[in-house]
Amino acid sequence: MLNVREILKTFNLGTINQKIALNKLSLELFPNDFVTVIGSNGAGKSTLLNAIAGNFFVDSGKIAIENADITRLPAHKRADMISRVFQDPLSGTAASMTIEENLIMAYRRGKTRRLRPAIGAKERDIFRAKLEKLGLGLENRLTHRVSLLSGGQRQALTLLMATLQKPKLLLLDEHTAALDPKTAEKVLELTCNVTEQEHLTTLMITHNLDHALSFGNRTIMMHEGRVILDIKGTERNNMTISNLLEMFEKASGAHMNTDRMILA
Ligand SMILES: Nc1ncnc2c1ncn2[C@@H]1O[C@H](COP(=O)(O)OP(=O)(O)OP(=O)(O)O)[C@@H](O)[C@H]1O
Repeated sequence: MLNVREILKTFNLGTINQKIALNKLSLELFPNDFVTVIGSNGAGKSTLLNAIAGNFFVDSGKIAIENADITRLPAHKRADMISRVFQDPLSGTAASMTIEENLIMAYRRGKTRRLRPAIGAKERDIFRAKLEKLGLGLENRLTHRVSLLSGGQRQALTLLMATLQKPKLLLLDEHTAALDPKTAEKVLELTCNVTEQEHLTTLMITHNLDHALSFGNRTIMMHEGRVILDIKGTERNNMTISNLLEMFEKASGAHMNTDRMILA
């Protein structure tokens, strides 16, 4: 599905600040994979998602989705295939617009840019049905401005918008890290529901080791711009957080060093 082959990304090449952020990293995702991504500070997790989304071109290596080479495709041309949800609940929605105005933008994404008629009754029905599934009562607030919503409600709406036109790949960049624990759990539950219902292939960065093992079907660990562990199947099912930390230390020769890691 997603095939990342030996991608290299160096920032500030030839300067004192030169940094190899992705060091010939390879990763393959299969259809319906839900892969959690963990690693130390600066391991290259966000840079990997940026490279896949096309925020920059990699220096070398290859990225393909469903066998189509997207390595040199600009971000806006990857946007029909790849959806992304960021940490900041304010970043995925337009605050001054209503819930239905936000949804219609996502719904019509990638479709012709000709002047469009207003939102129709059929579209409203679709939005209401989708919002109802979130269980947050937003289906009765279609004409409310998004600025009135809480962080968790906004993040749930962002998730819905990101998956309204089924993407080939969903990238979640610590999308619950800015929420309080209870709301984070709710948004994670919604994430599981939507990825299962829509059969999405998903890559989720998290600093929560418990979430890294309990969500999805695979966990990859990154260190210094590479994937150093790929854990799945029975091995993953039986794994505890201390096993995970031990494996990391063995594979990397370093301690898992992150100020934001949540161990339980
Ligand atoms: N635009 C940039 N310019 C220069 N250096 C960058 C840039 N983006 C990332 N880096 C560097 O590349 C390395 C990888 O950064 P990245 O943000 O991908 O790490 P991360 O694993 O997501 O870390 P964290 O868990 O702390 O968010 C870091 O050393 C970072 O400082």
